[in-house]
Amino acid sequence: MSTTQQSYIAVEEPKAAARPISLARLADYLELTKPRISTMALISVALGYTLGSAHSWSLLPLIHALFGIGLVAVGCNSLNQLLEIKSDQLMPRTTGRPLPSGRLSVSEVLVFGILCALTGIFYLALMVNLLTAFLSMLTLVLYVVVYTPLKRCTSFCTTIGAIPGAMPPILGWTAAGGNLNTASFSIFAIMFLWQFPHFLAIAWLYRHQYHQAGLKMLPAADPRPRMIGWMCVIYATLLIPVSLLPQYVSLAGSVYSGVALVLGIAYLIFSIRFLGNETRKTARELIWCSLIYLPVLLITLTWDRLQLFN
Ligand code: HEM
Ligand SMILES: CC(C)=CCC/C(C)=C/CC/C(C)=C/COP(=O)(O)OP(=O)(O)O
Repeated sequence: MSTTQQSYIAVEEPKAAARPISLARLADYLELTKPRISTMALISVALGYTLGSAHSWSLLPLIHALFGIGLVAVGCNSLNQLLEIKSDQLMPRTTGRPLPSGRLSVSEVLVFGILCALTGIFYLALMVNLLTAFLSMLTLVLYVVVYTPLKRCTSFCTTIGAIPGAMPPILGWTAAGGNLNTASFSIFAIMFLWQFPHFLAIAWLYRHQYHQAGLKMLPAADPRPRMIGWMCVIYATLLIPVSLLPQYVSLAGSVYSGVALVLGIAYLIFSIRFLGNETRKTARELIWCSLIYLPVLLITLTWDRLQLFN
């Protein structure tokens, strides 16, 4: 029996429901939530909420929104990992996750994921508003039902994945009572475009693992030199004018635009460095730049928005 066959069987084996609750088990559930991406998503929700409410900001509705959206996000990540046990098992980056390593069973994650997602959607419908509940459900469907299976078929999956990825600040915005208008669209557009250099650099870094696992995150298994670099440069360039839209739609002022311009130029420089020399080092630096860009941009946008009301 091959190692791969043996490890597939390991997924079915544990009678996890019979295991006592322990710190290690709680840690497995925490890992299932993809805590770092989820934290960034919830920070984006909170900032989107503040942008959408401005002078009528209050804490309790924000806590309700974070709780409900957080549950849906946990449901998204659990069900995503449930659909990817086999490919996660084949990649060193993900093989240690609770499902492929057999620390959590399929049935318990299925129940946990569905329960979290449904509770989150109903909670949002009851305690926040119907629009936020509906958009959270749409985010779940796009991420779990469309993006996740599409990863095995076409690299276009990433463009689809960038739609749920751009939803967190919009969910915060609608939770605060904001309408889906040009202002909210400008935030969606920024977050949508930001993701391309972010995941392209990641997909390039792990291209051999993705290929081995049968996931088509890049247009080619072994992309032509500079192809991914050019894609990063094009998206980072497009992001610069789009990141200036918030001032154009009166969501923010010139301080925001100045910071957005500096961040955008930095993101472009890191993309150009990656294009000029496609190495693990330049890819990692571009990923780091993406992870600094987003929170700094959203925090500045929120701060500047609040200044307009003071
Ligand atoms: C199509 C969209 C996206 C894809 C394919 C993607 C993919 C990934 C992958 C595979 C990693 C792990 C990198 C590693 O193991 O070295 C990662 C890291 C990260 N991503 Fe994304 N991501 C996307 C969108 C987002 C969004 C929307 C957010 C925030 C709201 C985000 C936040 C993060 C953070 C904070 C990390 C670093 C922490 C970690 O490695 O877990 N990503 N991303
Ligand atoms: C309701 C709500 C706020 C939901 C969360 C939305 C969100 C932040 C989605 C992330 C987007 C995305 C495509 C991540 C990569 O997943 P992947 O499966 O490619 O990553 P992996 O390879 O690490 O599993």
